[in-house]
Amino acid sequence: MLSAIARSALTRRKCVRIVIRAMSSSGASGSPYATLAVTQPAQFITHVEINRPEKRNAMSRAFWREMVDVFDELAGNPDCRVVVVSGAGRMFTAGIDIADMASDILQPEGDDTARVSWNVRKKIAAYQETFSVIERCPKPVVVAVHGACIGGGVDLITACDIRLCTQDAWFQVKEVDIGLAADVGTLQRLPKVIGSRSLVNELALTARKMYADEAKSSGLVSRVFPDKEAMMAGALEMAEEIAGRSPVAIQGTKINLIYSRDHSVAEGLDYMASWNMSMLQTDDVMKSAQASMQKKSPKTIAFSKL
Ligand SMILES: CCC/C=C/C=C/C(=O)SCCNC(=O)CCNC(=O)[C@H](O)C(C)(C)COP(=O)(O)OP(=O)(O)OC[C@H]1O[C@@H](n2cnc3c(N)ncnc32)[C@H](O)[C@@H]1OP(=O)(O)O
Repeated sequence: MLSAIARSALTRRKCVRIVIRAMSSSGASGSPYATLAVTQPAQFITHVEINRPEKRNAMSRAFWREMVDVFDELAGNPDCRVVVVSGAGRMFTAGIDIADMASDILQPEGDDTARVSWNVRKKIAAYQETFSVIERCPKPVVVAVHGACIGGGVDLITACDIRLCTQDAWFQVKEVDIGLAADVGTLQRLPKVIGSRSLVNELALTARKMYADEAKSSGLVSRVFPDKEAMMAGALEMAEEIAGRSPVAIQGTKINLIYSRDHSVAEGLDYMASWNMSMLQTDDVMKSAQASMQKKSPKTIAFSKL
């Protein structure tokens, strides 16, 4: 029998799915979320736009919850094969909503130090979940950054699979400027993204801005576009390339890349063998190999939903 908690999580996920379907079929640009606009610009592609432009997409409490709802739903939604994340308005994001944070994490409840600490820990874990759901989502996530990407923005993008930016983009690990050590992913993921430990340390300890050219040369982003329009077109084109390939191959690739990032080569190979002992039995291999022999694009194949 399902517990009440499991039932309510299932109901929430169902509601999110209905909302995303309704928005996709109506082509509506409005969103039932307070902080996100979720649309389907093309088949199998979901666009999640951070949508609080008047507050420079600062991450309010609603944002931290809504991202979890949306990504939990997309993880299991067979009509989504790839996600594009971007920001509305003048910049990608100004990071955590400082006003909201003051009334949440800085006013912890509890009868004594142990209980206060326990509650703070739970809150931090919940904040961390907002970006860990992106990494756990088996669908690749392409993030497109324009203008500023500050604080929590860097935590967010390091949990994504492919990072693109505009020439005017800048990145700032700003947490030390507001008196805290970054605690929702940057310190854990950025060193795995950027090769130079020294550069990571410099960015995190000085909070200096890093501009697009350095972001490219350091490996934080893989492509720089002249402006937002060109970047969004590039992001969608890339998403179409991914969405057109076998979802078994694509999701297996993402999951195994992340697994091997966090394990030894031997452990990664072992995991891969166990993974593919079942996944190689997919019809997608035969269909894809045939198309390749006939010099056809995999995009011409109708893969079963996954
Ligand atoms: C457990 C916690 C885990 C998470 C930790 C995360 C930490 C972080 O994210 S640290 C970084 C925090 N962010 C900042 O310090 C950035 C502060 N904002 C700015 O420096 C500037 O606003 C910015 C350069 C982003 C944009 O400047 P611009 O001139 O374009 O706009 P403004 O006039 O300054 O702002 C427009 C309105 O947006 C509001 N706003 C901007 N940033 C935030 C923010 N981070 N939190 C809340 N509100 C923000 C700003 O107040 C303006 O609102 P209004 O006055 O109502 O028009």
